[in-house]
Order: sequence, then structure tokens, then C-alpha cells
Amino acid sequence: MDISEIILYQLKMKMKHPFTTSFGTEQDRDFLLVEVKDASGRSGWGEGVASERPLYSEEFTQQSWMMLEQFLIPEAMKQEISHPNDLQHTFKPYKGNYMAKSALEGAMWDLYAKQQEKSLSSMLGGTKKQIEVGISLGIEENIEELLANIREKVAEGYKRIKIKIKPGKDVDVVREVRKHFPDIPLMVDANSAYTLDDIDTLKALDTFHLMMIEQPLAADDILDHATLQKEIETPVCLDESIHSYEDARKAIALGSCKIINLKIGRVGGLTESKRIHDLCEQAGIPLWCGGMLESGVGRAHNIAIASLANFTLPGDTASSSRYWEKDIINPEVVAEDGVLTVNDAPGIGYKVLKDEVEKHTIRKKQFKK
Ligand SMILES: O=C(O)CCC(=O)C1=CC=C[C@@H](O)[C@@H]1C(=O)O
Ligand SMILES: [Mg+2]
Repeated sequence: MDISEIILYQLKMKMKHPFTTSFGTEQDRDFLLVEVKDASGRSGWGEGVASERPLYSEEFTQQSWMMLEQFLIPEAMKQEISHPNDLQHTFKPYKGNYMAKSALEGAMWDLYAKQQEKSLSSMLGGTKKQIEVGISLGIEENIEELLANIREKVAEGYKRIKIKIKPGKDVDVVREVRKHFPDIPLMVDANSAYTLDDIDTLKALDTFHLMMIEQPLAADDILDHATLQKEIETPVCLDESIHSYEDARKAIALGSCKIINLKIGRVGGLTESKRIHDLCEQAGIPLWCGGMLESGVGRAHNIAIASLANFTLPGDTASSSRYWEKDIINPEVVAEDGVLTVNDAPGIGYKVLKDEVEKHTIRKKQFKK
């Protein structure tokens, strides 16, 4: 691929609205960008989606930076990479750190697609030209606030509403939402806040015809989820528990879920995402593309993967304006009536605004061949 230089950026961007889940509140996104340049001056971009603190998973931004700086970028620089798939082999000796791996691999995929003058979507085997999107709404202090948020997002045309729940903010909240919105496509995400001791609460959620319950039990569990899935009608969707093709294979075999939320960063990149996609397609497990409150760079990658055929449920790739006053890409991502058009320009198909990137950059390091 003729790589000449890799640049690692750490950015801090203020989100328009704070986002609260069962594990905490985020207002500033502290994340990484990787820019991979080739000898002809083309750039590929990837996003490191870890959060500032290891609350969603064990990864966090500083750790991703160190992982990229000390191991992943030097390894990638040492080799002649002919295809982004090669990186799976390069990174294999290094355990975990999926989001760090994905950031660099994603930049390579974007560059590779640009070198081939093809869209990232088509390089991955994407067939859809349009994708439906939903929205993920954080926990609110009072129910009126949440109902107002839902009303607004339904009016904007989002195809599915996901609300976050936690113990004490679950059955009553969902009941109230259903009272006001009896028919909207609705789901809940618990971010692993429950155990099987809470089975009565989880069973009570079964009565609200939810599309799914996302990650009700521990982040590292697939066994108890299988027990739970047998007890409830509502499909269980796994998020935090799935880091790889192997995790997905085992969860499907055990009956731990009926749906998977695929996040590119959580599974180590696009190559693994495609493998999981193909596995789930064969197994009849529908997918949707999750979000990590990405900037436009990560969002563009999400759109590309969500164009594959088995992403049959609306994902969390909402419009740029949901998160940012001004995104770092041009054009911004705009869902119209809950539908995004998949870009067919080369690579991710969006121009990365260098000025905007620099404006939010708090740390930067260059690696030359
Ligand atoms: O809009 C998005 O990008 C999705 C937001 C969202 O639901 C999540 C973002 C980051 C970590 C988690 O809280 C989470 C999720 O669990 O899916
Ligand atoms: Mg989730």
C-alpha cells in the first residue's frame, strides 16, 4: 500500500447534549484519529472509539494511544501491507485492545479503497444504497424530558428509538413511554446493569413488545444471557459481550441472543466485522450497527459496514447534528426521515476537514517510514 507516514491525533470535542447510561455521563468526547498517508499523498482515516474512562469496556483513550504508539503503529510500519486484511495477522500477538486496532485498520481500509478508487462500502461487499437509522437516547432525570426527546426524534423520522435503562429506571419508564407511544419501534439498552437475580424485572419488560433488550447482563457473559433468553420472549441483543467472530459463534451456538449489535471498534475492525456479518447471515441472526458517539470519521465507517445485506435493523448512526455543533467531515451525515444514503465516492466518501481536526486536537504524533 506504499505507506509513507502515520499520524495519531487525540481530540476533545464537546457534545451538544450530555449522554447518560447505566454507567455514567459523557459530555466531552475524548477520542483518537489515525491518518495513514501513502507516497502519492492520499490519506486514509480511522477513529479510535474508546472513551476517556474504562466504563463501557476496559479500553480507554490513553490506553489506545499507548497501544498504537508503542506497538501497533511500529508493527504496521515494519511491514509491507498489501491489503488491510493483513493487519489481523500483524496484530494477532497483541491481546485485546480492539478499539486501538480498529482505529489503525480502519484508516488502512479507507486508504486502500481510495487507492482502488472505490467506495469503502463496495470494497466491503455492501449492497444497500440506503440504510435506515434509529437513535439512542440517554437516561433523563425526569420522564417528561425523555418523552419530549422521543417526541422530537419520532417527528424527525428516526426508524427506531432506543432508551437506556438501569435498575430503578426501567419498568416504570418503559410503561410510561408505551403509554404515550404505543406503537413506535422501541428497544432498551441496559449496558450490563442487571444479573439473573433481576429476572422478574427483565420478565416484566417482556410485556411491552420491545424490539429487543440490549446487553442486560454482565459485559463478559454469554452463559447467563442464554438462560435469560429462554425465559423471555423479547429478543436479547448482545453488545459488550461480543469482541470477535469466536464470541459471536459461541453466543449463537448457546442461544445467548437473537440479535447482535455490531460495533466495528469493539470487534477490532472492519475485517472482523465482515466475518461476523457473514457468520450471522448464515445463522439467521440479524445485525445492526451500534454507535460510540463517533465523530464523522467513525460515523462514515459505520455507514459503510451497515450497507452490508444482513444489517437488517436500524442502527445507531444518527445525523452528525445529533451530536455536534459542527462535525469534522464534509458533507455532514444527514438522515432524512430516518434514512441515510450510502456515499459512493472513494473510501469513506466524506472529506475530513483538517482545520476542524486541528481545532480539537490536544495531542498529535507523527510516525515516518
Ligand atoms: O448514538 C450512538 O453513537 C450510540 C450511543 C450508545 O448507545 C452508546 C455509546 C457509547 C457507549 C454505550 O453507552 C452505548 C451503547 O451501549 O450502545
Ligand atoms: Mg449498547
